[in-house]
Amino acid sequence: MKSDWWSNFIDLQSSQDIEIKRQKLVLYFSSYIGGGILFLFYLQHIASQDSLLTCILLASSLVVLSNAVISHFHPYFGVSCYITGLGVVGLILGLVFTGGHQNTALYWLYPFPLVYFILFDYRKGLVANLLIFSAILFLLYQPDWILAEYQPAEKSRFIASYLVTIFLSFVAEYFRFHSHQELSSINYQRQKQANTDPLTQLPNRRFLDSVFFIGADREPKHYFPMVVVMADIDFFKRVNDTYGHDTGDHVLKHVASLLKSSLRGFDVVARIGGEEFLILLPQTMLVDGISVAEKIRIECQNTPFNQFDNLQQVYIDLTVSFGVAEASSAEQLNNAIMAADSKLYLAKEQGRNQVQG
Ligand SMILES: Nc1nc2c(ncn2[C@@H]2O[C@H](COP(=O)(O)OP(=O)(O)OP(=O)(O)O)[C@@H](O)[C@H]2O)c(=O)[nH]1
Repeated sequence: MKSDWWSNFIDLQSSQDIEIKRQKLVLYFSSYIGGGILFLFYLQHIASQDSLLTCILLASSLVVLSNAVISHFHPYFGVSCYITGLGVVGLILGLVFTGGHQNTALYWLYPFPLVYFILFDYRKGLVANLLIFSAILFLLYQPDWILAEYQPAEKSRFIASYLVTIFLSFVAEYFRFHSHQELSSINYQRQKQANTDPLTQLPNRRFLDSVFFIGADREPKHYFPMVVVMADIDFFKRVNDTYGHDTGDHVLKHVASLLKSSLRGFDVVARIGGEEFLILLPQTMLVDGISVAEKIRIECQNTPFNQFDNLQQVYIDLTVSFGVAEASSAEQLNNAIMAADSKLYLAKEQGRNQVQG
């Protein structure tokens, strides 16, 4: 998915979290069930003569089960997948080598291609499966190297059906992965749409309430001290009255793009009312916020609206008034917004086209 300004705020992470949660649940479920079955086979074989097979069953069941238990407590889930993957390789090669119980080892290998697609993504899963498949092929066609004896027909049918199993598991995982990606992308676009003002394409009030303020509350050290700037176009009603509502809309877009182009990537400018904008400058002190507002004020004053509108060239000198305040914590945000609003009111009262902080 392409990352843009919105990806600083809209939670791309959540779809990755869902994917990791799915992987974890599958790992736990298959490890406990698979490891349990291996352990039962081990118990069944304790009395048998085949001590190598008994050791392989015990070792692989212990690796798979203990790794699943440990993975609940340590944060590196990827490492658990690799350890389980290695445990399963040992089991596969051990089974092929010994022939398993009554030479039935090959029948027990069919679930494993899917295990690798579950533990890793479809690319790594495919690589792991092809490597393991090559190792199995090698063992099957080096009869002097292994204890088991397999009939030629048994080997060739196993190879064909095992390849089909790898292929079908790959196809299923490939399409599951891509449909998950598409759903995440649709979800991201919808969130973006719901949080955008359709006229100016700036974030809207909903974005502030449901995304930005929640983020600031959750991770205050990335946001505070934060400067809050209220900005309001001066005498905007006159623009509408003189040139019409459509031109007024174009002027709003013009001012929105001026405000946006003056800010850093992590700053936010949202349209919160008709011709009123809220600018949020994370990790900024009041004195710097006032300078930023002053810079934007001069930029707006020096960049008149000058466009061809309604079959005529429209030229409008514009000014914007600003009220600035600082919040040092999430609890102070509302008060800072109210303070910035009062300062804006003061700027309007004292003649407009100025910054009050
Ligand atoms: N074109 C357009 N006008 C809007 C939109 N939303 C609000 N307005 C207009 O914005 C104008 C705001 O006017 P006022 O609140 O009186 O403020 P002002 O004329 O800018 O005067 P001061 O703020 O005191 O400098 C009103 O005429 C609204 O109709 C919009 O989406 N498009």
